[in-house]
Amino acid sequence: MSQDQDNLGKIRQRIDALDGQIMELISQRADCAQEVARIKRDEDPEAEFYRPDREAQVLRRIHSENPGPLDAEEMARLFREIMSACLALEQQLEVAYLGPEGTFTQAAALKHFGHSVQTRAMTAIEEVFREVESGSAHYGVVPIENSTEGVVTHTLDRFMQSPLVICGEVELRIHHQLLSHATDLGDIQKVYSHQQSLAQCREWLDSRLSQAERLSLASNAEAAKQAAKDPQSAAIASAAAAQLYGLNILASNIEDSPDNTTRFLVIGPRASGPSGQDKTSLLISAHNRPGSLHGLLSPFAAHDVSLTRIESRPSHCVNWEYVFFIDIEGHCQDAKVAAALSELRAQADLVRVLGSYPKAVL
Ligand SMILES: O=C(O)C(=O)C[C@]1(C(=O)O)C=C[C@@H](O)C=C1
Repeated sequence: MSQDQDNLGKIRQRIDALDGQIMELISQRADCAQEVARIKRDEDPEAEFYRPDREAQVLRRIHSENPGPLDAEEMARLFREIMSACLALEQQLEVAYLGPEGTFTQAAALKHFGHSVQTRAMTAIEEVFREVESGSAHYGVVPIENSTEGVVTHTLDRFMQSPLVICGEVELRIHHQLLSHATDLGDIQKVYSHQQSLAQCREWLDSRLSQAERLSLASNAEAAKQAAKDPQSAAIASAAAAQLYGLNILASNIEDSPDNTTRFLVIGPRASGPSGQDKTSLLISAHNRPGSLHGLLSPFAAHDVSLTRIESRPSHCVNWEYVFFIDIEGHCQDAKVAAALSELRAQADLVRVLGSYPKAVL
């Protein structure tokens, strides 16, 4: 036996021993999670087992203390899965998402909760909200904005009527693939995708597939399903959808912007506690008076609260003329944020906290 062969055998023995220790430690961690569940249940029979604030703190600590050589993101992802499995011992979570299977929203749900939750595909954003409002699913995941195409107005509008709160956010780098049964771009007559994905690949389509008609469908996964039926068509969708619907990847990463990112929200019945690095989303309205927007924003400046986003939407209601969706830094229980909100309440016709939640970690 050569020296290298001998060393290989020894290293593998060490890996086996380490795997045994890791397994033992993960099992001890799972015992702790079961104990936590018992305490939560004793304190409150209706207790919420999923704690987004605590999960964010665990993942942030792993991320910052990672010694290498594994990448910190990679290490945090491993712990994401361990925690997901521990939570599944406490409670089997059902998470509704904007389907069908293979959408980026499903990928976002799994990125956020890990793979030990049960994900359930819904056909529309409206249905995701309804599923969680009725209690059929514990949580829901919906898209809210894309770095290239802007806000998903349907999701924003739905918050105006929903009692649900935002309890988390997920950011996902979006890579679009051109999927088809065809093997030559010249054979493609039609390209199906969600309207936002078509827009995110506009320049690529103009230069490489200018002959093809662009048809928008309800989701990218729906587009992949259509493309699977017609070899003269293609879909813009995820690599996961290629596998799911048995299509070839005819061209990879065709998005025009290399930083193409979509942000998703986790919606649920209960608010998250402060995690130390949080955001708060607000719905605010005021009558149409000169300076009213300035008045709405001044309490944030006065209390040194940063605004990260502001969107205005038609109110769909005769009483309100403006509705603003505003994201700020901090949790509504933080002193600065609480002071800004109480000042704001004195000026605005409506102030609703849509949720305070941990900033995305992964
Ligand atoms: O700390 C808790 O409350 C737990 O239930 C434990 C734990 C974990 O595995 O670390 C599991 C699920 C929660 O969402 C948060 C954390």
